[in-house]
Amino acid sequence: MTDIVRVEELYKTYEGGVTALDGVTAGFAAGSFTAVMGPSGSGKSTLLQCAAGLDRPTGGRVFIDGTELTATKDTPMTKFRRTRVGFVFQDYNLLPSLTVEQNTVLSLRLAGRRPDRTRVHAVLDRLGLGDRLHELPERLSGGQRQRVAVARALVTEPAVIFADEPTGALDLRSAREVLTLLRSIVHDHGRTVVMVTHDPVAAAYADSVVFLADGRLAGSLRAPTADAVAERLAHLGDRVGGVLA
Ligand SMILES: Nc1ncnc2c1ncn2[C@@H]1O[C@H](COP(=O)(O)OP(=O)(O)OP(=O)(O)O)[C@@H](O)[C@H]1O
Repeated sequence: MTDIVRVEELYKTYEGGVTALDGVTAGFAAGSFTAVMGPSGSGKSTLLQCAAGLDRPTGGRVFIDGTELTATKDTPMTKFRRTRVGFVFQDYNLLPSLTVEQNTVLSLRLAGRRPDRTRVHAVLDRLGLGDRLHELPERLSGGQRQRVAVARALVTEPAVIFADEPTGALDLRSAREVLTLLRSIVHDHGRTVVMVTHDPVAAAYADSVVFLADGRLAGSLRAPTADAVAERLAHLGDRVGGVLA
């Protein structure tokens, strides 16, 4: 399998001198679901932000689907991101004044593309939101809001979807629904998902886990179980816990 996302020798030092990434090289295969785990402060969010082109690394290279983001200027990078990269955040990032349907097509509109309404409705139907098209986010549950965020990430048909703690604000049942959904968009629809999580049970939904510690790669685990992930984390010095654990 080819890597749809590749980071090479990635370094990130923030103002003030904190080194968040200290030479990370990793590849994420097309059609795979990978969890990124590690102790608090180990650089997980920084890795995601740099890999997604939301932030610039201090050194190293980032490739998405053959395009080197680190060699791309800000404006074309923003354009690339809007169509080729999907995002799902812990706090959903929906615009409160826009309906479910309007939120879903926002990235397409920002990219200057006309949404194909039949397709958009099909995606929302598949995510169980077909009867909520004209609802505002405030009328939806957390799980439903996160499903809108997943729909919004899917409709541009991105090369990769990055998810940062997508279940962090959800109750157990909604968290399971969202994780099952992410797994299904990878296994049934061939998408690629990279997800940061603190939760070993959430990580067990992925095909593999990569571990970070002190801004460096600290191993990986294929076909992870929650117990195996928790044990690895314990060795990395994390407090194991989370909504599903
Ligand atoms: N904007 C910033 N400015 C300065 N330092 C930062 C900034 N963002 C992150 N850091 C520091 O970089 C290091 C890595 O942070 P990062 O958020 O990537 O870790 P993380 O593994 O995602 O942590 P957590 O699990 O707590 O969310 C930490 O020491 C953090 O304090």
